[in-house]
Amino acid sequence: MALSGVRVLELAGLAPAPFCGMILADFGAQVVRVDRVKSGPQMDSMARGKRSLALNLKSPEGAQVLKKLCVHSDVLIEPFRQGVMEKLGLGPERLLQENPRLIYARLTGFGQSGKYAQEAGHDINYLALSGLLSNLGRKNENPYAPLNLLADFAGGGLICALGIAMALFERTKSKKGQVIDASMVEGAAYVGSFLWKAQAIGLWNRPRGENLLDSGAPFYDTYKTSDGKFMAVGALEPKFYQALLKGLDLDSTKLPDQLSFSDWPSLKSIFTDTFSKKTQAEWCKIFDGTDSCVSPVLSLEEVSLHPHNKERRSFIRDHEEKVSPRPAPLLSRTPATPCLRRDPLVGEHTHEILKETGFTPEEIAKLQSAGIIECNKAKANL
Ligand SMILES: C[C@H](CCC[C@H](C)C(=O)SCCNC(=O)CCNC(=O)[C@H](O)C(C)(C)COP(=O)(O)OP(=O)(O)OC[C@H]1O[C@@H](n2cnc3c(N)ncnc32)[C@H](O)[C@@H]1OP(=O)(O)O)[C@H]1CC[C@H]2[C@@H]3[C@H](O)C[C@@H]4C[C@H](O)CC[C@]4(C)[C@H]3C[C@H](O)[C@]12C
Repeated sequence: MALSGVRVLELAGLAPAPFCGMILADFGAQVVRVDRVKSGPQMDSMARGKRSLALNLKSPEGAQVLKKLCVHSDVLIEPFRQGVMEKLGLGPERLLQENPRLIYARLTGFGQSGKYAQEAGHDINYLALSGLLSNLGRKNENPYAPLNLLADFAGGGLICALGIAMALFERTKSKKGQVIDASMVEGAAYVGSFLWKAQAIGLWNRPRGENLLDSGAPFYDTYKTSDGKFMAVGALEPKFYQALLKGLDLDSTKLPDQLSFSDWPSLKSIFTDTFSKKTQAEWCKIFDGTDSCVSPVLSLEEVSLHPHNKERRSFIRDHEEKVSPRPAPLLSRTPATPCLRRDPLVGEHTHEILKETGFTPEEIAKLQSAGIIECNKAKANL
């Protein structure tokens, strides 16, 4: 796999860092999640392919253990508020001194500097500060965050993984590590570059929910079908728009012009009424195989059964029969091979990881009896 041989330490966090670690693990990196001791059941739902080591970083001995682990690692992902790692004596200066090849990835909401660097926050706060949130939502409604996908995952975990991949590539030439300051405000804004760059062509100059791609246009929206499901319409270009009208059995000569903004609300009513007359399956039959840019809005349960997704094996099923997306993108020679085994228990691999790092059995036993590490084993399924 593309990242095999890369050793990653991921300090357990909420959502963005686990996703970042999972991407790296999917593409072959050996990822160790460093959990807290006595933390109870782990809530990390993106632990695929990782091992877990439970370590108390607040004890000086625990911090020493992390330092040693970092000497044997290529990447450290830390998801804490700015200053937390420095307080533990584990700031980048210290760790890079001991391992100059270390890539120290700091994944935070507001970044390592600035007025808000030490403030708590979540996806919606970062999205608000990025400028993107003000553009998201329907006409006359409050701005609306699309789950926590944009800041936490796209602008956070994914951008951080990209930064790590770039730093790993650069390191092949310089032989040096570096510090990555991945702010989710900036990551989300960067993902949204199009909003800034496309302002000049007038894509966003109307109020929220009245533009081409923000549910303002009747030919770029979702419509309810007679069975309570939905169809997604993205018929932007005139030729695709004509195919849409054909599928809907609407006569274009009797309708206002596609780009007549003032007629969009009435055109939307016509489309709403038309879509409500057939079931989703009936509309699929009409639109499948056409260039109308109309698709069924599928539920998480339905996606893996859709013929297109099935054909491409876009979703995987793990050994516990749980379905999730196959890692993307697909690399032709070295594709990701996601782990299908169950997620690790907190501290399940503490012993083996410390052994690999050069700790003696006596040292491990001492750390364990002092409560600095925790070693948990899976109960046998008898
Ligand atoms: C699924 C939900 C998650 C949703 C994601 C949400 C929408 C997000 O946006 S995630 C993005 C959050 N932001 C960031 O990650 C940015 C960077 N980080 C931060 O800004 C902060 O970390 C913070 C604001 C996120 C949290 O601040 P906090 O004060 O808690 O922590 P820090 O200041 O960073 O300091 C960390 C301290 O911890 C110490 N530490 C760390 N590691 C160790 C270690 N190994 N050993 C010892 N000590 C360690 C470190 O030293 C620091 O100590 P100090 O403070 O003393 O310096 C889920 C969100 C909430 C969940 C629910 C909730 O938990 C209640 C239930 C619990 C139950 O078990 C399960 C059901 C729940 C309902 C649960 C369900 C879900 O999991 C959630 C809803």
